[in-house]
Amino acid sequence: MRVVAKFGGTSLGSGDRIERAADSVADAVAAGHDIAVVASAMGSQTDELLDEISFDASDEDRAEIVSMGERTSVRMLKAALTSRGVDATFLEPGSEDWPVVTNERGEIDAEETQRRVDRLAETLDDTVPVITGFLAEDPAGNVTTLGRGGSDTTAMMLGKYLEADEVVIVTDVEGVMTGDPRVVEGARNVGSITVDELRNLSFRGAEVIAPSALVYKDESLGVRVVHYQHGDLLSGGTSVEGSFEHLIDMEEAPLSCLTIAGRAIRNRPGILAEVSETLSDAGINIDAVASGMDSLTYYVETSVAEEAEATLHDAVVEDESLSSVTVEDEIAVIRVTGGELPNQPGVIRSLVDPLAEAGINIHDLITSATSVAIFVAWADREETLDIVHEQF
Ligand SMILES: Nc1ncnc2c1ncn2[C@@H]1O[C@H](COP(=O)(O)OP(=O)(O)O)[C@@H](O)[C@H]1O
Ligand SMILES: N[C@@H](CC(=O)OP(=O)(O)O)C(=O)O
Repeated sequence: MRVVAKFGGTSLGSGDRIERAADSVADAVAAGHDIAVVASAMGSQTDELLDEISFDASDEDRAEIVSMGERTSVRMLKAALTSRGVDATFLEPGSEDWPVVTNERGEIDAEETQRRVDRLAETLDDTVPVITGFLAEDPAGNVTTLGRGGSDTTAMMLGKYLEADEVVIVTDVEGVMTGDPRVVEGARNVGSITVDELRNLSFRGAEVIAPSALVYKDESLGVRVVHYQHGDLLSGGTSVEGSFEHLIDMEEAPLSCLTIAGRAIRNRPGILAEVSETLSDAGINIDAVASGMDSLTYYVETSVAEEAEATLHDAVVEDESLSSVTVEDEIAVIRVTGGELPNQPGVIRSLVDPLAEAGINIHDLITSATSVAIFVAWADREETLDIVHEQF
């Protein structure tokens, strides 16, 4: 197998842990696998270096300083591998065979990087390259960084460009867990998770794999997360399934919008559960839900709207805090799910400004960690779809 193994800061946090990392790589090499290693800075060295820059430093100087974390760890890991009789070499920006390059805009230069990675691929049979994560080289040869958590991006990108069988992310948790094991008790490994699910989690705190790295996940690239104490690179942990897709999706069927009003119901514990349960008891699927101080809004398929209205009316009659229910038909929803969508300040504006210019009224706009759902009148759906396509 061809494997990219990425060791996060926590998995390289001490000499002991570096020894463990080297053991696991040496075992995989001895079993006949081709391994490329991506290393982060040891422990929280990146934060420590950044904290010490108390002076006014240029971007170039900051990148040079912060790069010392990864530059140190590749030397440590390379030396630990050499001491185990493994033929290893370290690569950092400036090395002759350095693979990761950016263009003038600071984005990955996919073509040039692929060309260099192809050269790297030819050496994998004989040598284990230990590559600094997080760092890149710009066209002028300066060091640049790929943003915090950028080692995951380095690993996933190399995995894709090397056509690796698997990228293994070695970290301080057993894998993706049912909750943050540092916070909740009894968290257990989920075993497998889709890339879409993981993106929602990693944008909102569970940064087991940095969200921007997941854009490189395609169907043929295996991705697994393992604990650094696990020891075996080639088994266990959580596997990430499926492929990342940048989607603009319009629901085929028209939706109806049901609004329930009630005085200050947002302050009433349990109201959302109570009203939603009446719909679930009637077997009605909720497409989307939004809440305000005095209202709850449910979107359901128009084919079940009449039944939903009757159900919600029963709830209104039974509950004194609710005053009335009303329905609006002929609604369309267009959903945008994008790679870096949540990380782009102004992304909502880039969607709503052109819609306003076209005179399209937005009925509702509901965002999640990784997507934006735009609700408009059914008659406006084609024009909305065209405008959204123009933006992405
Ligand atoms: N649901 C979850 N499953 C696993 N880890 C989680 C979850 N939610 C939050 N985390 C946290 O994510 C952290 C892993 O990310 P990170 O500290 O960036 O690792 P590394 O330094 O190895 O890159 C874990 O230490 C854990 O506390
Ligand atoms: N060292 C860099 C890059 C990185 O990915 O680190 P880690 O894998 O430890 O999250 C950072 O702290 O941002």
